[in-house]
Amino acid sequence: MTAPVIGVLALQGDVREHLVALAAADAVARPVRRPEELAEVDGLVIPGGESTTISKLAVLFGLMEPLRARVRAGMPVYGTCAGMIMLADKILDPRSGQETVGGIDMIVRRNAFGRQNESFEAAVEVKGVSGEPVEGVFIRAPWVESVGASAEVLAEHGGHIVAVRQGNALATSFHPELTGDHRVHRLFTDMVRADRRGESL
Ligand SMILES: NC(=O)CC[C@H](N)C(=O)O
Repeated sequence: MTAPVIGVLALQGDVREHLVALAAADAVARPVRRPEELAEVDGLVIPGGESTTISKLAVLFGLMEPLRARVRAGMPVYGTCAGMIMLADKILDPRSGQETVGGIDMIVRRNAFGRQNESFEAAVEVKGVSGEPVEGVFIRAPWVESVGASAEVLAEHGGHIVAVRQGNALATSFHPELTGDHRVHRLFTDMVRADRRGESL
């Protein structure tokens, strides 16, 4: 089977790092800015950045509804940090007018681990990633306050949920694209490959 085509939502945030990590995990990676580009990918990464900005730009570029439709239809999707916030069904403390794509039955708290200068790295055990713990880079990261019954917790740090999966949707508070360790991207590209083969989850 040919390599899966995986888009990176390229409205704002660390797009290039995800393109590199996806290519290293044997996917064909391309930026997505328009609904026509979204229609052509097998899966999508929503990068870190600023969730309020990504939300506003998604509405402005006419991408919010197409994104919701594809996620609802089961397209594999992976959100890091601000991307995790975009995949949450509910934000505890949204900015006024801030919308999400949704897809994971969870409530997130923005900037939960503190401000920019309180960013940190920590070893995180992630279910589904074998070997050494992942080096988690947390940058003004959200945490997950609570998950619904259909969402599976994949990782915790300091007693807080930092990685979640629900069906074909994956989200992490931290940024694996910044570490050169591509195992979390491999987990996601494997989800996309399984989806293309029509395997049920
Ligand atoms: N590194 C990040 O993606 C930060 C997320 C940011 N605090 C937000 O609310 O969107």
